[in-house]
Amino acid sequence: MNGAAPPAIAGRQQRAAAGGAPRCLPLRSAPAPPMAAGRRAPPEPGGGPVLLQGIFGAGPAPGAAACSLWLTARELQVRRAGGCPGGSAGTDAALRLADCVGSAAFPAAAAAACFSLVCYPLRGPRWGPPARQRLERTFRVSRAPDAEGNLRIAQAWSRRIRELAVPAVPAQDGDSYGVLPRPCHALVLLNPQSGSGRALDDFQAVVQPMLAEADIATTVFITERPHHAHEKVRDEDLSQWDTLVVVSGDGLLFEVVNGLMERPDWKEAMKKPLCILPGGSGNALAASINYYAGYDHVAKKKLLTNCTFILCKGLYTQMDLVSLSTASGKRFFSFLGFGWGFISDVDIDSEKYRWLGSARFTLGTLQCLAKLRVYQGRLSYLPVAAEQGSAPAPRDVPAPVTNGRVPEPAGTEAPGSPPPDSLLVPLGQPVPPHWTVVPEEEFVLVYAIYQSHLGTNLLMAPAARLHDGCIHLFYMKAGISRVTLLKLFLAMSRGTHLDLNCPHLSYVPVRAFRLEPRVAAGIMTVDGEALACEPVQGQVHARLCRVLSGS
Ligand SMILES: Nc1ncnc2c1ncn2[C@@H]1O[C@H](COP(=O)(O)OP(=O)(O)OP(=O)(O)O)[C@@H](O)[C@H]1O
Repeated sequence: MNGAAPPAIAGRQQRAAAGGAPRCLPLRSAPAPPMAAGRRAPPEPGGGPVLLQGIFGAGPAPGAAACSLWLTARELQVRRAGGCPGGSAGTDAALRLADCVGSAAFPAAAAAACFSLVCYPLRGPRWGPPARQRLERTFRVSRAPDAEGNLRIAQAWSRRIRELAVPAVPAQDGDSYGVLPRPCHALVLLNPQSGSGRALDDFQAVVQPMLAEADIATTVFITERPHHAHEKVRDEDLSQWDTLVVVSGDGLLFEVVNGLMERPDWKEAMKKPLCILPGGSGNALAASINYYAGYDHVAKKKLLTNCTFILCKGLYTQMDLVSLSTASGKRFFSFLGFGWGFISDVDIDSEKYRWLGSARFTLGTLQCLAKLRVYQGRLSYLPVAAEQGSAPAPRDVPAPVTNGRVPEPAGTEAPGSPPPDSLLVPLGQPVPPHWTVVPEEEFVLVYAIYQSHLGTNLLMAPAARLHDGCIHLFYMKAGISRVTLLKLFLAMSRGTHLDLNCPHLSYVPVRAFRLEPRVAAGIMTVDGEALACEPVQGQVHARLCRVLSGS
């Protein structure tokens, strides 16, 4: 992190110090402190060794009561200088640095200086799940004889807080993770039409202030039509950005991923960390990332705040993509899921109710239940278990395909050509013998999902993770009653649908699959976007891109 104060924090604090309304929570007043810091008890176990300690004003104003601060690797402990009733020193607040997104130092009136920090701790309302809420604290430094000395102390505290607030990269899988630099430059791609049309307002009200606090500068690109974001990232000089942030539903991120994969330098481009901030109606990837981070299920502004917090902390990791090839020669890279039948029908049929936000899916589900349809086709897959247990003999290993065709021999493909699908054979040929072919050919739905959530309220694959190398394949055979189907979808809101042991619903983790509709009936979807119905096959490409994530 760099030592410059985030302008948004600095601006606010200068106003506060000049007599404006401070946005800090003042501590209760206490008697003037004894200056001997050694008289205080050390921080509670769990905070770790003390790295900095001192006595400061508990607010920006000259008359603020004094408090003792103890900075450890994990938290900033704030104690009233007078101690607790009964004589023992008590901790009035312990601000977790894992919750902190920024800190700034700035001069204050009367030759003093201040430093502040902004945290977003998880706070629960009396009813409902906890979500992140803003908390700012400012401390006044006046113990040095001159303004420069006080500013130096404030800067030292602020710098140390920022350093300690950088998330630790998980040790066991360190190569898979990274942290955004500070200051950070983000290109924000925003679809003003996504969801119920509030993406731009929410971005300005919720996201931009948080990013300013975290020293993340933004350039906003507002899409004007479908495919606009695809073209933008395909042709953009990406070296000027540290991250690409998509404020929209899943559809715009699908454009961004495929625009990046079309670049001749796609290998490099896919290293650019992507971030999704929910602005659409489904927001499946945002809900999945919220779930992987261990947060409770939340929606709307709370989900947006959680996801923006994840961006502010800057930890990113790798994400699998699935390469999908169609019989007509199209190829897509998908991060969320491919579907045919009931779920895809709900998704596309309910587009006309977009103004309802996520409630459009409830209405769409009821409508599609009323006219429940059956789709005929052949489904085949390469199960994870079979692939691990009995790899095919070398002579059986299929030649990799791209766009349903066998490419040039290895080593002769054009530089920059996209990754070949090493597990697939051309769609015109039978699937390899070690694949499984589903005996039934009548389905209510087929859905291959690679993230946990199908939508904000639908936890379809609770075991899925960003880079598990796995496609979670669900299919539902014909013959299921409407009531059972409804029960399954209700259970899916808690992720317990498989516990119902419905004989019509099958789930299998796979590396690759093929779906061959008998007739071109029904809608297919990839990441929520409609596709013409035709034979499709896909395989997972592990860790092909990077995404901001909380864990
Ligand atoms: N300015 C625009 N006007 C109309 N359509 C746009 C515009 N910008 C992007 N699009 C298209 O809108 C489609 C849907 O966008 P997106 O998925 O982001 O929102 P959503 O459908 O509301 O969200 P979700 O996928 O979560 O349901 C995308 O295919 C995208 O190409």
